[in-house]
Amino acid sequence: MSEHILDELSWRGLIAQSTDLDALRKDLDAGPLTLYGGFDPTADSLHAGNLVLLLTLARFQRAGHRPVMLAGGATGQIGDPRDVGERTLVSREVTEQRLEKINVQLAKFVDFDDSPTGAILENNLNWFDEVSALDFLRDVGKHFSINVMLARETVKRRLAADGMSYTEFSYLLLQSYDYLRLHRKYGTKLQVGGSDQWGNIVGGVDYIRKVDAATAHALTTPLVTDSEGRKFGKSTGGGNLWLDPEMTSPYSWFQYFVNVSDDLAVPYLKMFTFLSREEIDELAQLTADKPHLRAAQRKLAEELTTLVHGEDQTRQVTLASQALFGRGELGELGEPTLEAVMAEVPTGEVRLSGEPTIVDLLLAPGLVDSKGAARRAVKEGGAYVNNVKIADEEWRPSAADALHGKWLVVRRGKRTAGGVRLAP
Ligand SMILES: N[C@@H](Cc1ccc(O)cc1)C(=O)O
Repeated sequence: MSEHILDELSWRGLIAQSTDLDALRKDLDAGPLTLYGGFDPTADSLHAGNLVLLLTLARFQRAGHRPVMLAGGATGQIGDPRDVGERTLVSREVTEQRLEKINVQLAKFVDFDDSPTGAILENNLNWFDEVSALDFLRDVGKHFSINVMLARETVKRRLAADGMSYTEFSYLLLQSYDYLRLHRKYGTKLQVGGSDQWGNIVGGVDYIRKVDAATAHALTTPLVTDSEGRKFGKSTGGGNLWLDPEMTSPYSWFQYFVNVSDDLAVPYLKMFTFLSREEIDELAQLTADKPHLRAAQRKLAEELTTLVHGEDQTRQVTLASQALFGRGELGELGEPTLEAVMAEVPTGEVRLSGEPTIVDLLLAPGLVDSKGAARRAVKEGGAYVNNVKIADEEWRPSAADALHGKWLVVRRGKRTAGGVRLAP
């Protein structure tokens, strides 16, 4: 028999807070249980930070339960309060446009079949468009205590800083009402979300108990951070890693995961892949014995790229990344792939007529910050052009070196690669 979903989530490090787990286990065992997770359209695309929830919902489905993917057509127009800063209101049209794109992404992670575990796509506009302000204040508002709401961390922080509008203050009620509506419509008994959602989720649990005298559960996943303690899934520049390939290229996506530190590779494999315990244990052992192989990182990057962008893209980006870092043939990269890769790494230009040397090539894309540093890199054996080590400071490229008549791939050390356009 396969492992219980709650035990699986626990060894994967995916449980932060919960209401009574034994009670939830009983309801799951009587399953299929309907659960939900909500996604607000705060941008044109979901991002890596949404992966934990997306995958957790998918894990429940694989374990024989029914996930409801709730798109926040209404809540997205209000905005879940952040720790700092009131959000700017977004028009209804923009929210709708965003939702169209996000719905497609949500649908990728779960199966929509007619079985009792087939996923459901919902939108909370379906009820918020109907309920009047008066009814809302009477039927929902009356069950929420301002005293309790004021004691919430985010609210306290905002009150101490820039304050908060009534609009954002009401968000808790909206999400709580969603849970009630989904409970009534589909018998939804569990809401999952990130640990920052705990208050919003138990708000719904309490509300359902008060008005329907029924038990519903709450489960949160931990906030995932990277090695610098930043929220997981932020690029080095601090921007989000988007699921949309037009916004974050599959190459950058892959590169982010292939570069995670050794101590995070295995925890990430547990949280972000469907690999079994045995497969992950094996990779953990390999990482402990031979960290330089970066086997865990590579598997992580491959799995996540395939999950989000498909196998074909994974093949292309692995090829490109291997070629760029000297473990494959650069000559085998087609022009489109090479161009796509060059769009993702630092690049610069040199003119052949200026008789550039390796020092200029390292400087042009900013792989070093000075001529001195460039010379040092050459001396230390850390300078490469098209994967060939260059040991002579006076080495000069020729037109024939340019890949597809245009690019030199320049690398400093093992990890820093860039491109130099060779102009006449
Ligand atoms: N508040 C959630 C999104 C959400 C919206 C509506 C819900 O009913 C549930 C969750 C977030 O900010 O991530």
